[in-house]
Amino acid sequence: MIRFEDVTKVYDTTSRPALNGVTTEIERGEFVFLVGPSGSGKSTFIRLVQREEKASTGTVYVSGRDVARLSSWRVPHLRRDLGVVFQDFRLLPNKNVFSNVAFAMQVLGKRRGLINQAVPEVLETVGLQDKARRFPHELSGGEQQRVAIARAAVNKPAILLADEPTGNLDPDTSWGIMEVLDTIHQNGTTVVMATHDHEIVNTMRRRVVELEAGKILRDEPEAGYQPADNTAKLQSRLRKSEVR
Ligand SMILES: Nc1ncnc2c1ncn2[C@@H]1O[C@H](COP(=O)(O)OP(=O)(O)OP(=O)(O)O)[C@@H](O)[C@H]1O
Repeated sequence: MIRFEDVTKVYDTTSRPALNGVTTEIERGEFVFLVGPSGSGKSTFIRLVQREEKASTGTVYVSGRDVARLSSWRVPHLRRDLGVVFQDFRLLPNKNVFSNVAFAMQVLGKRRGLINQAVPEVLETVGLQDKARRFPHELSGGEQQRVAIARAAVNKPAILLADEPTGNLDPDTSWGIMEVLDTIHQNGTTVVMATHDHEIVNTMRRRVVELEAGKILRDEPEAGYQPADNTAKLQSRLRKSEVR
């Protein structure tokens, strides 16, 4: 479904590569957590799958196609296979919930009858069937993220990419979002989620691909994640400076 063959991405020749010789494969129907410290390359991985960016060297295949070799008129075809969710929701502020989701179908030229059927269905999947007429500013952060997931899922993409989808949400709300992603996964969508949230990773126990400085440090099935504890390091440093 997604294959990286010795992929390196250099944004800026004066700094180290964002991804450095990454080889991995994600099969249809998997749920994969992409973890690692800030700057380790998680968002870059996702951008390369979407062809938001191109690899500097190596090859990225999505649904069997080398994405770098797609002609520009074929990129929209690739993106139809992908739903994407971000940390900051990215909803259209002057459209209500229904219209935000419907918009994703309208841009693909879907018929109104189909839209009127599919949008309520997906809003039910994310638990927002009663809020179709609300505007984004009338929703909580968790509800806004549910709308963003509904929008990403309404065209039934083969792959859902989620870049820190719970990054702006409190723990309870985050669990609600994970339930929705889990349902979408169980309906057959391959899910790749970049996250810092070790509680979610440790509880869900899915495949974990851990990046560090652009390289794969670890790739394990049904795994957990123990990030380097920067809080503890910071506290210890502060205590030492108090003693002095
Ligand atoms: N558009 C860009 N131009 C230049 N450098 C970039 C760009 N995007 C990312 N980088 C650099 O590439 C490296 C990897 O960044 P990336 O955003 O992929 O990491 P990340 O793991 O997603 O981080 P975070 O968890 O903070 O979102 C970092 O050193 C970053 O500064």
